[in-house]
Amino acid sequence: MADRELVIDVRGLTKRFGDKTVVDHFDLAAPRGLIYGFLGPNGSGKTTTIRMVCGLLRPDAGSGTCLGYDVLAESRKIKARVGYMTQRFSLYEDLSIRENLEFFVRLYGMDRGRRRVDAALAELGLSGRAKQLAGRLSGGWKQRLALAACMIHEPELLLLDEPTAGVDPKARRDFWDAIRQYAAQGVTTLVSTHYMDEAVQCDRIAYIAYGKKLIDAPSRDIPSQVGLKGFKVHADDLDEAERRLKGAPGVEVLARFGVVIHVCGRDVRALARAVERIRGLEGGRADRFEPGLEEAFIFLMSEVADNFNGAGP
Ligand SMILES: Nc1ncnc2c1ncn2[C@@H]1O[C@H](COP(=O)(O)OP(=O)(O)OP(=O)(O)O)[C@@H](O)[C@H]1O
Repeated sequence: MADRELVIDVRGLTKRFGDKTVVDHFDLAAPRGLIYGFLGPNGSGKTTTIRMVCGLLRPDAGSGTCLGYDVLAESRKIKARVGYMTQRFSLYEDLSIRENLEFFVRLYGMDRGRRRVDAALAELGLSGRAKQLAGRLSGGWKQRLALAACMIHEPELLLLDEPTAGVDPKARRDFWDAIRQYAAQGVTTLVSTHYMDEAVQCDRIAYIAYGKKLIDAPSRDIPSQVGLKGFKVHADDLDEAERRLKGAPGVEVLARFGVVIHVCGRDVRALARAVERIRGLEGGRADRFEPGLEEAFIFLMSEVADNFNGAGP
């Protein structure tokens, strides 16, 4: 991949707050149009990393470029060219849909603002409701409008920090359809998330704990990187099967998917011994299977407790 295709290309990004190193020599390379997911426990440094990449926070060490600009010397230029949506991002509820978009047009000092607002309204399918107060929109629509507002200046890079926290799954799907459309147009997206249904939307995933990247791979390779083995367990009394398997040595993931329990772990022998515990149960059966991204996600998100609130690594 030629360097000029990299929208983000940073090395060794480090940030300290007091005596805590919250981001520790972080490298990141993102080609155009990629959707890059950041997973990790609370406090692992995801937000701090995103803020350094987009020029909102100065790193203590490290170097590189974002959108072709130097992350240290040209942070203003970067800031003006990214869309940034945080969990706390909010619209003006007592302004209309149109007024909210106009506000962002002015914020970014854009020419041809009216045309951009009209285009955004048409894209959203909200042209007929432009005068409606933003506060009267449903949660999902508010989210879509907020995204359109972040994208009004047509940035090439979109940074999403837990963008759909507290939004229902249907609204999350609609939101992600929009992200996919932007990606198809060449917008690169960096997203930190705690949700499995968001993680599966990402092309590539970085798993971060204690400010360090522990895994960084295309989403399809994450399960093999984690190295989980799995059994699908069936039984007439699934509750009893779950009780027997829960906490058994070797069981690192236990998740019910409808009428089956997926039990996974990295030590296949220990796992096979654990699965023996369902022997004798009516309808009891255990079949080997290859765990996918969903099981890997559950494993990763349960592995480390909140960072920096507990004892540390
Ligand atoms: N301005 C600051 N001053 C001091 N400490 C900070 C500051 N910003 C972040 N931190 C600390 O740095 C650590 C990493 O925080 P960060 O918000 O980057 O993590 P995160 O992975 O995004 O967490 P979450 O998933 O909860 O959003 C935390 O311990 C946090 O308390």
